[in-house]
Amino acid sequence: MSVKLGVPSKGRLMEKTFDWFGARGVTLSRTGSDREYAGAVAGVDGVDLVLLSAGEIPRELASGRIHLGVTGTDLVREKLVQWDQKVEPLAELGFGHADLIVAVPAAWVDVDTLDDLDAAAAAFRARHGHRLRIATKYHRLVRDYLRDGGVADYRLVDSQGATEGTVANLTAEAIADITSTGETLRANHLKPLSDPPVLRSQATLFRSRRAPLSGDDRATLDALTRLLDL
Ligand SMILES: Nc1ncnc2c1ncn2[C@@H]1O[C@H](COP(=O)(O)OP(=O)(O)OP(=O)(O)O)[C@@H](O)[C@H]1O
Ligand SMILES: O=P(O)(O)OC[C@H]1O[C@H](OP(=O)(O)OP(=O)(O)O)[C@H](O)[C@@H]1O
Repeated sequence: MSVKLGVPSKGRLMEKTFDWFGARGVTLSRTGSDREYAGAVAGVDGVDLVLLSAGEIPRELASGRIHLGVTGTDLVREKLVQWDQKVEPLAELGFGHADLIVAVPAAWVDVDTLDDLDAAAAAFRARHGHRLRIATKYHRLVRDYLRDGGVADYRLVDSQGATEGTVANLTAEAIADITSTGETLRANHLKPLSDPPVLRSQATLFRSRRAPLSGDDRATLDALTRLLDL
């Protein structure tokens, strides 16, 4: 057996995760060709690197197929019901900072808060005969947030990417998505509500509470957590 460490397979999260482990004496690397999703770990014995989509890491942790995994807190909270019973956060990694926010067209000068959005949603329904549409891939988190914020008259529409474009494309009136610099929102003539965000996210190292551990694996995990200063 070995301890399986799941890491995002591409993009900024992968590079910064490699840097974070490297700075602590654990060298992660991709092996094989540029396009091959294979990796290696040096600096500690008994750990296998598993390169995965950031969005799949929560499920792999919850099923116990990987012991450790790096992904955004947003993805863990969205994808895992009762996430804290399935995974344990071991360390916030200090990158991948992003806020999950609700945004409306910048031209909606009367809408600044959730209360305003609720009023606008009721007016929208009265006027158009159907509910205001909010595009997102974060269905669970956004539904809970809007319920707690007292917004009722809306409908979520699924958008798995380029969500800020849905308003101009007339498939939604508002959106809920991740933002960091705010540039994508501005470029698409959207503004976030002024209320606190749905969630503040960053890249985090999680431990599975479900993955079976042999005696050797337990020793490996202890050695790794000592090395990483966790
Ligand atoms: N602009 C951003 N700045 C910082 N972090 C971001 C930004 N956009 C997304 N993230 C974070 O990166 C993580 C991965 O995002 P996302 O689900 O979009 O993955 P992806 O790069 O599309 O990969 P995959 O489709 O393979 O899962 C999420 O936790 C998210 O919060
Ligand atoms: O506030 P900003 O710095 O502009 O960043 C926000 C954008 O970054 C992410 O998209 P990503 O590039 O991951 O592409 P996606 O549309 O496929 O999610 C996110 O979904 C936003 O669209």
